[in-house]
Amino acid sequence: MAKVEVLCCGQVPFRNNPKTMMTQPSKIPHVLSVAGSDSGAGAGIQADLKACASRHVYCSTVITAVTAQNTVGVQGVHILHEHFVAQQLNSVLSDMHVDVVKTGMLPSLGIVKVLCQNLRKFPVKALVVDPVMISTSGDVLAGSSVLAGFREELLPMADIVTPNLKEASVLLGDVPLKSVSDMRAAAKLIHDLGPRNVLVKGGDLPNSLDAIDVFFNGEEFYELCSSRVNTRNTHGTGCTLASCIAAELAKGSSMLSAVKTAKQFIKAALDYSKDLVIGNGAQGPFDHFLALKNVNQSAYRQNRFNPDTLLLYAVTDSTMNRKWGRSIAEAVKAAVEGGATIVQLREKDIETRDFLDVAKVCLKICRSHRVPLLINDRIDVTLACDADGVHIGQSDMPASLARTLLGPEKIIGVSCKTPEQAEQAWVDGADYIGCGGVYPTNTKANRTIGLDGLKDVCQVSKLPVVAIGGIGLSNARAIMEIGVPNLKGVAVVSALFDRECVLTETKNLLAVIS
Ligand SMILES: Cc1ncc(COP(=O)(O)OP(=O)(O)O)c(N)n1
Ligand SMILES: Cc1nc(C(=O)O)sc1CCOP(=O)(O)O
Ligand SMILES: [Mg+2]
Repeated sequence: MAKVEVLCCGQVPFRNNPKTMMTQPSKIPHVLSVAGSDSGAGAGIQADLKACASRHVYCSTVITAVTAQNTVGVQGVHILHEHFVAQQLNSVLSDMHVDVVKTGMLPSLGIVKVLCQNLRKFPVKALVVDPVMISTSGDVLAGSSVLAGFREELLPMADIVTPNLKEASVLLGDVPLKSVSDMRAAAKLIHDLGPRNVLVKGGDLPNSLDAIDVFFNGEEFYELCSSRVNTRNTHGTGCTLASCIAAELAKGSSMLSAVKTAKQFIKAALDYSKDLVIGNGAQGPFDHFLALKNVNQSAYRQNRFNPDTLLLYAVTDSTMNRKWGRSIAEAVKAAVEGGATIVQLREKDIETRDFLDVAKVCLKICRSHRVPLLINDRIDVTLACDADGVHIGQSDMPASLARTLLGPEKIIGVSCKTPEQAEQAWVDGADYIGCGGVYPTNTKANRTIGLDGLKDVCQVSKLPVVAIGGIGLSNARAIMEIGVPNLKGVAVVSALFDRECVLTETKNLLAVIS
């Protein structure tokens, strides 16, 4: 008899009756991986199990082949008979509630066919196809007959297919793919084969500092960039990425969101494992379980930036402060003492060295009030003084590049006037958007978008929004009440700094928006 040490909710379990000893039934998202076994456990079924476990998703497995492989290469492949693959599929799908099926190595046409039959018989929420054809060591894992099965049966059923450059080339009849524009063309042609979404992975693109993947959903292209991690431990990245996408879809994410999260997870895992030494070959495995080791990952960055800090966003202007006879540091001190919840140093006419000195002083003031300090436009100053982040506009450095340069920890804000710009800011890894100009202002020559433009952007933005432009005591409350939950605050320049007493103006403005 099982020993029960903790009783939940005061319930006394009935002895020897396992049903009454259970707590509330709970459901865990479930991915079924249909793939080959990798004895070295870097890729294949083993990588899929680790990726799903690391993303807190249950993973069942249907094994299509057993490979003898290690960090040197693939020494042997034993393909399972399609009838036995069908039996495994039936065992899992007829009994368990599977949310998402993810496929890896499908080494025979018969296996592709039984898989498609079972997917028709047991429909799932999504099908993620990683078209494994060539191993990272260059060994061929699926012959040309399988290709026909992919093209004719499997891809038309797929919600997403994730080829690398070699696989995309093979799927399209060996077309050469050498640039991001080739990848876009390939994504479109593969989309024509039937999958709802395509992710062409550019990790092997020559002469590229970044890992650029092209995502195409049939309407729009997205270039997803992350800085390349310098490591030998990349074996299994394709399997892990596809499993991670499947895991996020099983949890209920949208497709683009799942892809983005998966890419961040891979980057964090590669960074974390870059010096790991397993095996003597050219390509080692990486460690999926960074989450267990309390590692600060970009995929788990939610504690780093609190969107509520956008409530009263003070943006400095040296002309105004000079006019009223105060230094930038005095202005910032008054603003944070008055209740500003975040500060941006927007100093357009200052020498770099002076900017750096002022930023260091302001940083001390802001840190003592636990208020984040961002720098306008200047990534170099942000890094040099270790400010909390940067705010950039549409004509400044692209946000994806800013993220690469600043790393996962810094806050990045991007100015956006349109829903498309807001979507791109999110793809690029920004943390919030500044949306405006809402009303006309003398502070910056700018096109206004009005309250309706602000609402349009807020409604599509997946990032928190701060409104900017012509905002002050008379209209701030109305802006905060437009009724969109992701509008988190107002950013103001002249209403605080083109006034005699910054402290009083900040307190008054805070009172009307709180
Ligand atoms: C919070 C916030 N939103 C928008 C802007 C404007 O940034 P940008 O478009 O780069 O223009 P400049 O400020 O550089 O003139 C901002 N600074 N802050
Ligand atoms: C810096 C800035 N950016 C804007 C944008 O529309 O992106 S409007 C603006 C100036 C806002 O100043 P004030 O609060 O004095 O109107
Ligand atoms: Mg700018």
